[in-house]
Amino acid sequence: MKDLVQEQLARSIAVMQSVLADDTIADAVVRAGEFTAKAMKSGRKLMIAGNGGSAADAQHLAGEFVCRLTVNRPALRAIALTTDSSIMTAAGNDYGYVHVFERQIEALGQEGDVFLGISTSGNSPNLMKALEKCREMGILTVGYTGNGGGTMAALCDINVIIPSGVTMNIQESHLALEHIFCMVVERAYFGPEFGREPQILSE
Ligand SMILES: O=C(CO)[C@@H](O)[C@H](O)[C@H](O)[C@H](O)COP(=O)(O)O
Ligand SMILES: [Zn+2]
Repeated sequence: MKDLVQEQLARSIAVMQSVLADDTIADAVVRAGEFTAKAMKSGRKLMIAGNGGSAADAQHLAGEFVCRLTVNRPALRAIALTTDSSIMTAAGNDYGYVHVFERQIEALGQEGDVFLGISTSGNSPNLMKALEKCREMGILTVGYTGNGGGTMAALCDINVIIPSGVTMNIQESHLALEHIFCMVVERAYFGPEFGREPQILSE
């Protein structure tokens, strides 16, 4: 069993090493973060969605923005579209699961907002619908994907594509880059002293 643990950790690290070596990924995260900070400064917001583990990511990341990541600061406007079970079940039941995010974007989205779609395959149909709606409404689309970007890549203004086809490894790199995206937004929004060092719990 110990070999399983160490082998899987090594695989996760190898994917993260290839993320680190790819400058276009860091550039994409910076572009997404700077745009999001500007959007938030002008009263716009970040909406986030994904399925399964990526739904958990969407909620986790919205929590960082609304509460805090590393330092105390004013709340930042972000919402996960995965959390309202009445909306999710009504939209799923009445219109189909493919529409569960699209419907919420139609309801809550405003021109100039940012939508982050998180998908390891890049092929989830409800995210595709959401991205199409964003395009119609003038909402910037950011895709965190793997698997070469999947079908979502063509509908994303900014693509962060993890160079792997392994769902769990893609998710592990996504989480790191979600935290870093939040740090970029904080720094762009509040200035260079924000988001510099990770929080150390003993301090
Ligand atoms: O967390 C995991 C696997 O690690 C699963 O729950 C996974 O997120 C689900 O199968 C998703 O439905 C996959 O969707 P996607 O990443 O391809 O968009
Ligand atoms: Zn998982």
